[in-house]
Amino acid sequence: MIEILNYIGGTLQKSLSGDFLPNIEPATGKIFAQLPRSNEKDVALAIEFAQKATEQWKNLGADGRAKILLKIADLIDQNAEILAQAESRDNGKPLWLAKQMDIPRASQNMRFYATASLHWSNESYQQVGNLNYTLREPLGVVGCISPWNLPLYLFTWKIAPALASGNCVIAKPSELTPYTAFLFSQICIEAGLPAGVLNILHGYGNEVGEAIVTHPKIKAISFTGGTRTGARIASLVAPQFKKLSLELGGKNPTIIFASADYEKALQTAVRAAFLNQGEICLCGSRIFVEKPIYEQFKQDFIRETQKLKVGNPKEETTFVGALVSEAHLQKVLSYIELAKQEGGTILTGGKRIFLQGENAGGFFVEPTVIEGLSYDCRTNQEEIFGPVVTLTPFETEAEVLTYANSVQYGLACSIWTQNLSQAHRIAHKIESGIVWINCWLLRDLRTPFGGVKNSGVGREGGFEALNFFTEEKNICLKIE
Ligand SMILES: NC(=O)C1=CN([C@@H]2O[C@H](COP(=O)(O)OP(=O)(O)OC[C@H]3O[C@@H](n4cnc5c(N)ncnc54)[C@H](O)[C@@H]3O)[C@@H](O)[C@H]2O)C=CC1
Ligand SMILES: O=C(O)/C=C/C=C(\O)C(=O)O
Repeated sequence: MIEILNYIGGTLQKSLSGDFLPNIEPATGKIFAQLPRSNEKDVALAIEFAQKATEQWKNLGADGRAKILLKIADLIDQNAEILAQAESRDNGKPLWLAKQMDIPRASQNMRFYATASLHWSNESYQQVGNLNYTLREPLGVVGCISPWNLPLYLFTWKIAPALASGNCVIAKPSELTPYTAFLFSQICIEAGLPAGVLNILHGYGNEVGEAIVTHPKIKAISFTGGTRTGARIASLVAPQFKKLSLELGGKNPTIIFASADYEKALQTAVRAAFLNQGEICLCGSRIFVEKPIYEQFKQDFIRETQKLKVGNPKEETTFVGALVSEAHLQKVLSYIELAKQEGGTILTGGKRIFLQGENAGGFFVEPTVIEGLSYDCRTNQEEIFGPVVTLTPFETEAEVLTYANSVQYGLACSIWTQNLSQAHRIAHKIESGIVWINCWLLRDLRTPFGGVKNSGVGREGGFEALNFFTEEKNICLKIE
């Protein structure tokens, strides 16, 4: 049994209570590790260490911090194979995907923010007779709470800017996928990160998570996860006036016009629907296709979906691995049932898959394509966060905009057309923080990343995240 430990004050340790939680491997349904069930006492201890480390970390300056963060990035690369195996085992995602996407992005996040902080600068405003200039100070101790779908990828996406801008961090990965964050804490020790600068606490969201969020010494919270949890956190921190960044759910439209490069649109729409088992907040789960190509697209989309192998995450040929947990599997299956009750037709998929051998107890679901639903039914409005998509035909730009903008979410959108004016028209009118034209999940880490409506508050990425983790002071000087 693998024993996952907290990382507090530079050392690896059990929870102070000694309580632990089981960690289940989604592809087998079996317990393979245990993690600390931390609570407010562990948070208090971590904050004590973090506070002691703040001056040392701040005084290292951007250069000194960057050296250590770059060492961490190098160590992620050197341990990429072990980290990818751990990520795939913990989350259920295909091993090839963890190798190609999750782990390289984790080191890229660390490297990006280590170097971004060297290029980040203050502002000055000159007028006749006076000069204003700004200073940015780290907040002190901040909290970072990350989800289970892209565990190390999103964990590092938060902690990297927090650390690079000079803060000490109390971080909590999801209790469903704690393994790579634990391996990451070992990497931090090896890289020589000063004790207390980063503290990683494991356990339940409503226990250790809430203790982090509500602790008065924590000056900002950066959270990625479900919209309901985001609302709970917002309600807890508002009376304390903490800075808050929320990256929440999505119900993203993929909009395909008849003029699109058909083959590229088809292949990317399939990938956007089912990559990572559909467990990415950016996945395109509502696919709108212009009427003249709808029937052809539907047949081709079904054919391409049926080619996707659902199976053991260790196999190179697996495209869809296991869902993260039994509870999440049941949630996804319940939405497929709801879609049928709402009058939808299952074009392909729709069922749980029971594999043989070591994967007999795993949480596998067929990639599922549904049509015949109204745009405003629950299946088309609520986030499923699994390998389930709907197909809907449309006739006009106005109609597809009504469909696309009808949801409470507004995170990402993917538009497919060869008509440049049309692409821009739709991009400007869509209620979405991120718009991809003729592509999907093409990332430049310098760009603002986040959603509108119930998809979140604030932006990550680029200098936005460094700004979030600092407080700005304006200094006005009268020049005689
Ligand atoms: N990136 C995204 O957009 C994600 C969306 N989701 C959506 O949310 C649904 C629920 O998934 P969950 O596993 O429950 O995700 P969640 O949003 O509850 O969990 C995300 C993180 O928040 C922590 N957390 C939970 N409650 C908390 C609280 N009260 N205070 C502080 N931290 C807390 C969790 O321990 C975890 O580390 C999913 O079915 C999916 O629809 C889930 C994960 C990621
Ligand atoms: O930053 C990215 O490239 C992707 C981020 C994805 C999420 O925030 C998510 O799936 O929750």
